[in-house]
Amino acid sequence: MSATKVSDVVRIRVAPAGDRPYEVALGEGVLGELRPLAAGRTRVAVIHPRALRTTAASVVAELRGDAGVEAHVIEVPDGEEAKQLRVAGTCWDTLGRLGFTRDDLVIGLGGGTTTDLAGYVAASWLRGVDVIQVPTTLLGMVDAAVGGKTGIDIDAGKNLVGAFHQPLAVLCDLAVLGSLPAVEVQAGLAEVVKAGFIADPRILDLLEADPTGAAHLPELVERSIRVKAEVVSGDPREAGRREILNYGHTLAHAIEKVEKFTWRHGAAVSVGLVFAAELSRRVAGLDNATAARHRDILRAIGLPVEYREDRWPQLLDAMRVDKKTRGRRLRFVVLESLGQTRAFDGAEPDLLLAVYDAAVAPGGGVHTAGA
Ligand SMILES: NC(=O)c1ccc[n+]([C@@H]2O[C@H](COP(=O)([O-])OP(=O)(O)OC[C@H]3O[C@@H](n4cnc5c(N)ncnc54)[C@H](O)[C@@H]3O)[C@@H](O)[C@H]2O)c1
Ligand SMILES: O=C(O)C(=O)C[C@@H](O)[C@H](O)[C@H](O)COP(=O)(O)O
Ligand SMILES: [Zn+2]
Repeated sequence: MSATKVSDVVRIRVAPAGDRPYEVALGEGVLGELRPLAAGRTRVAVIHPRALRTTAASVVAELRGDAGVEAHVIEVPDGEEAKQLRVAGTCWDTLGRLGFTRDDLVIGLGGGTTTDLAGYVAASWLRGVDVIQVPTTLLGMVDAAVGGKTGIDIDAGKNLVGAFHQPLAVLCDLAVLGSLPAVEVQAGLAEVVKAGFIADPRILDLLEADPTGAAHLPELVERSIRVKAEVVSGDPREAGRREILNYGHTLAHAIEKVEKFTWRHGAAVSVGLVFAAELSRRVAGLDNATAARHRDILRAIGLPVEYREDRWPQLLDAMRVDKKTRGRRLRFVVLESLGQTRAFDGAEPDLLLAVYDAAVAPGGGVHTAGA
């Protein structure tokens, strides 16, 4: 892991109020920074999915090079299957067997599902041990690994059990994206598009110029991380402004639940963004062109922009347990104009159905494959 040359590393500071600040390091070869960061720990556990088995083995070999560091791998399933209670349970059992103490270190090496799980395992083990996040998907780098939201899914819904637990550091090594399938890059771009609409419209120009993201990838990643770092620093526990990062997610999480977590998060967010744009047009004065721009960019990237009409009752039910809901009032993040968001409170089911029919199920029951 130290063989790759480290060059042009961008360092973005996250300073969550009331918590210790940390850095997100972004560049080719930053995985090599793991060893100095882990030096001095007695035990390190690298939680990783099967797809990262080889990388995890080389990380562990490198860490073992330091006298006194006991480094171990904990392999978890690929994809959303990792975010299950039984998988967290297996991780806790392993930490118990290893005799993990409060000054030992967890490393989350993988996509957003792995970093969400590893973060939650670290947050809950002995009521909190350090975690370093090493995202290996685009989505993990631009969103999931930054900001300290950790958690798992349960049958009742997405991310319903979890904790805020900020990492010690985040290492985004662009070299690892070389093995990422195109469909996973597309999924990550959904969160990049979200960051563009809520805070940094330059992102949208870059994606319109090249919807694959390839031509401007380092800039897109950096801009998205800067959006997240700024928001999380001001409101780490989602007391208010952090909710903007949930733009498009109320419907997205409902789709994920209805699909029994077989859809990619980014694919569901894409449909959710189209829904949120139409809701914004109707209740927040968003202009027609900006609303239509959501669908155009997401479609150009190759992401789904429609979902089946016949699932509306289940979707509405699922949205009721969204974390933004207060009492019986469904709440959404809406866009007034590019980069200008607000909360929309007390949405009536009739309005939501009209928005859904107009924006997301335009073909009248036509099912579009998306996951
Ligand atoms: N905590 C947060 O703030 C936050 C933000 C956004 C999303 N999320 C969560 O992130 C999850 C989605 O993350 P994701 O899109 O990264 O999915 P993922 O973690 O499932 O990764 C996608 C797939 O790519 C594989 N993979 C990972 N890195 C690879 C690499 N370098 N090369 C080849 N294959 C690789 C994984 O094993 C998996 O099969 C969702 O559970 C979502 O809820 C959390
Ligand atoms: O970091 C945040 O805050 C977000 O909302 C980012 C989202 O992209 C992410 O999917 C998050 O996990 C959603 O959180 P939840 O609180 O709605 O479960
Ligand atoms: Zn998300």
